[in-house]
Amino acid sequence: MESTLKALRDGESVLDLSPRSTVSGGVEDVYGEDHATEDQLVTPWNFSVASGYSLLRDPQYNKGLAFTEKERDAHYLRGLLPPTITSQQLQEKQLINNIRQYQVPLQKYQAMMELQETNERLFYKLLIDHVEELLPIVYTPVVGEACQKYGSIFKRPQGLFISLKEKGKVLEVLKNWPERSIQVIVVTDGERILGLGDLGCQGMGIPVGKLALYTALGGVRPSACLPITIDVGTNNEKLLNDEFYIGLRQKRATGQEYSELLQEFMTAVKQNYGEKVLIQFEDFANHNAFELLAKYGTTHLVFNDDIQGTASVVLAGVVAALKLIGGNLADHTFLFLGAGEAGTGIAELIALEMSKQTKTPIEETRKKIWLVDSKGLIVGSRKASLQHFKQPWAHEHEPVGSLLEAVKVIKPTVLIGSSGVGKTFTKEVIEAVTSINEKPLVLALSNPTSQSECTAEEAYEWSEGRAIFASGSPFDPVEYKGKVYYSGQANNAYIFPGFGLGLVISGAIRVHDDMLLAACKWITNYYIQQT
Ligand SMILES: O=C([O-])CC(=O)C(=O)O
Ligand SMILES: [Mg+2]
Repeated sequence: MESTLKALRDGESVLDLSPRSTVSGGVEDVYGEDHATEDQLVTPWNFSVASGYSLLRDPQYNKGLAFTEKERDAHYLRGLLPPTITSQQLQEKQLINNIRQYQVPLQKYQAMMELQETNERLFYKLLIDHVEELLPIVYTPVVGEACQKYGSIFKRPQGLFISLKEKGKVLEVLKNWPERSIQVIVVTDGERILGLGDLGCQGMGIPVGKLALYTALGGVRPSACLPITIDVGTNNEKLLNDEFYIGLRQKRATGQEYSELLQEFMTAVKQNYGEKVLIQFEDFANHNAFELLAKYGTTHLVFNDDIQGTASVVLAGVVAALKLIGGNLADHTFLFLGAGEAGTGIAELIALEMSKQTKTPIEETRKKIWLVDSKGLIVGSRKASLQHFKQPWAHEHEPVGSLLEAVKVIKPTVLIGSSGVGKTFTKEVIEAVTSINEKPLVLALSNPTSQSECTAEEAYEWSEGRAIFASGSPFDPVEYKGKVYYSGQANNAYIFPGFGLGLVISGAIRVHDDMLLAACKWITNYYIQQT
């Protein structure tokens, strides 16, 4: 490694990082890891090894005060660092102390992002070692607030921005990214960021946060992960009028203009990275999410986290909860508030699993599942006016206008919130579902915390401690009448890093429902062990 570095330094002026210099042959970096060989290097943005001052500013290789004496000599760092040599452990201790001193969650987020951009290894070490404490910071719920304020806190780009301006040049844009061996892309168009709505280009925080989990929880190399935001405008007036907004200042492109950009993107990704690159669609609005998944599911390795990831996690949670509430899956009646990606995705996977378990056609098992949208219960008489993804759920029933009424007439044993709208599981709703069940299963899945259908505290109080409760965003334990209740978290974070890793290392080129069900079984076991 030493000699490779020296050769590079002597022969290639590797200090020049802008653009990164070309090297010939497969090379090791300062940590002895292999990098792309020349035939993989087709852009001017090739791999290089930084040394000296540039090394300290390269997040991928920087170790700060942890560089050893030998490394300081070998990499021209003498004098660029104070004399002390600290261990990574001590660096970690210093950082977590600093982060704990911030009272405002967004400041913690910013401190973590700054660390990711200065010392990537330390960032991941910290995240892995303090996962319960830091996940809610780099991921849901704080990442939601970060997206809302992304323009104001923006310092450096953390992923690729592909806007309508880049139409016709998407392949070139991909080649501008310095890494070539990409295994996972998380892409959003920012139209439905968590339950916060259209955040346009500022949705970038989501792919960045999701991919941080791919590394911290899934073990995928950071350099193999690529966050992408597709910017086709935003319909968020507040952002359009915000002087710090970082995206295109125009209303969202739709129809042909939208699909052409997406088509160009999907083609360019396959051309540039091959067919084994995983593309995770994230936080697209319903009307595009289903179409994109159906369209590209047969030609690309794609996975929609909001439809498929959430579905696997929730099915796993429901199956695990059967240990507490009793019965088989098919013995239960499900009522959803919210009939979008998450709601219909979960409903379909539950119906599929029920159908496999009972050897009954899925058309029959779907009848155990009811959905309420903004217009009330989805019933047969509404079928003609329903979007296609809601149609399988239009069962024969009298029209029902509200969730509360629906609880009373459908009498669900499981109540699931996936509407993106907070505070919709009111006291009356929780009391109604509790009056029907000894132990109602209540899942408030919408994110972030502000959009949760109810809090853990509300669920336990209003059900007098009888609800089995889990939520998309984390809640602290709740004390009710002298007993402490620990709620579960039903968030797709429990699946996508491992599921994605599985797809990538197995060399899969398509995602199938059976894979989701298999992943689901593992999470079920995990949940059961936790209870
Ligand atoms: O990001 C999360 O926490 C879960 C998710 O996919 C969403 O709410 O859209
Ligand atoms: Mg999502």
